[in-house]
Amino acid sequence: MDRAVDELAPRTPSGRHFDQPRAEAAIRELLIAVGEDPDREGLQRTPTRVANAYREMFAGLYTDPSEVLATIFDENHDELVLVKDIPMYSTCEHHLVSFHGVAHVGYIPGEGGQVTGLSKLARVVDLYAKRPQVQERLTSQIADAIVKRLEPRGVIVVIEAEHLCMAMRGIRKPGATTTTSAVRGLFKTSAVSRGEALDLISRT
Ligand SMILES: Nc1nc2c(ncn2[C@@H]2O[C@H](COP(=O)(O)OP(=O)(O)OP(=O)(O)O)[C@@H](O)[C@H]2O)c(=O)[nH]1
Ligand SMILES: [Zn+2]
Repeated sequence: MDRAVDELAPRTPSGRHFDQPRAEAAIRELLIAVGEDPDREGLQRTPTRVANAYREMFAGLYTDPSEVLATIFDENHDELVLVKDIPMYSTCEHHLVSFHGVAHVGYIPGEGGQVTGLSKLARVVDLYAKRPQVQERLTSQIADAIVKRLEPRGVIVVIEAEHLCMAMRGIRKPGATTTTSAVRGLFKTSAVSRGEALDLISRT
């Protein structure tokens, strides 16, 4: 397929698109590079399957965060809203293997008491997780997107994840988990608010 006319390919907000033929050719090359025969029966469709998988794993490159946080309504709620244990799968940008775990996302609505749909918080997690990532940046991007769109009094994001690049290769420490947090607004300035949120997050 001519790349220039692949109008249906998903695009980043900046206009770049997922190049399926190029991804398939690269996977075929990789199979050759590791000493495999890409034409043997079991591998014939593998470049297509893997390209499709990457298209899905990096789908967040092609979505505008403001679209995801589009649903906002006035609830006049000025207390904490916290969604815990959101399952999260991302891809380590150093090794292109998974890091996965849970995300906890909380915010205190701003002056106008504006809230967003609860599912939208999980959608923001997905949007930034489905990119080549490092955990620290993923955590900050989720917090900053919520600040930008909802103008809340505070945002707290905590992610706990296991990195397969540390488990299945390299240092080989399966079970080691990494916790990152990003706090904005009230959660940064008030130790009490931050402590309350962290207490709720750590409760099982
Ligand atoms: N800070 C941070 N580091 C990460 C993340 N994901 C992977 N890493 C680390 O990125 C580092 C890359 O180190 P390099 O020395 O360039 O690569 P490497 O030789 O494959 O490193 P090893 O994993 O130690 O074998 C490793 O220490 C990984 O553990 C992440 O989300 N955040
Ligand atoms: Zn890694």
